[in-house]
Amino acid sequence: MVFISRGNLIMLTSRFSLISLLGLLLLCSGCAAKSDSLYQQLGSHNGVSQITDSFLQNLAKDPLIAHHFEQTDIHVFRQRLIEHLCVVSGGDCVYKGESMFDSHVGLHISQADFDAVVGHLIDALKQQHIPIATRNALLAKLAPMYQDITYH
Ligand code: HEM
Repeated sequence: MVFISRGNLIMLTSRFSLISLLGLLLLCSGCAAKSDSLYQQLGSHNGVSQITDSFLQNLAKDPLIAHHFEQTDIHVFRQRLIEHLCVVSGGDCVYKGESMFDSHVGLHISQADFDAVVGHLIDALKQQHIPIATRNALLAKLAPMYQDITYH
């Protein structure tokens, strides 16, 4: 038979609490790493909205690109872009637009167009003071969309 004195019981209980606390801390550090998503690094909703506005202003000033948007409802397009950037960067949003293939089919977008648009996005990210590592992380998510956007 094993007797546990009251003192030992308190020590055992507090040791158990300490282990639970450490477990919780480990779990929480996991939570913190997870919540520090690319979306948050971009400034969440306000940040992504400001990046989108800078991006749209940059597009409008570029004659190579602006004509593509002559028939576009810019208000709706802005909303779709914000949702799209949110989803791509891991934010908890719903993208209500079409796929990248469907929304660009028949627009005859060339590599030069694509590079120019990406250049305007990079400028917008710089204008909103997004650090280079975050800029590159976003561009790495967008780069594979090239196939769906160009030459069809
Ligand atoms: C990584 C690059 C790009 C991304 C992430 C992107 C994203 C988007 C998104 C989210 C939409 C909205 C789709 C919808 O409303 O269902 C869209 C539409 C459109 N995009 Fe892009 N796009 C990219 C490159 C380009 C390029 C290079 C051009 C041409 C210069 C272009 C021209 C357009 C046009 C004309 C529309 C249709 C707008 C309308 O509804 O009238 N996009 N794009």
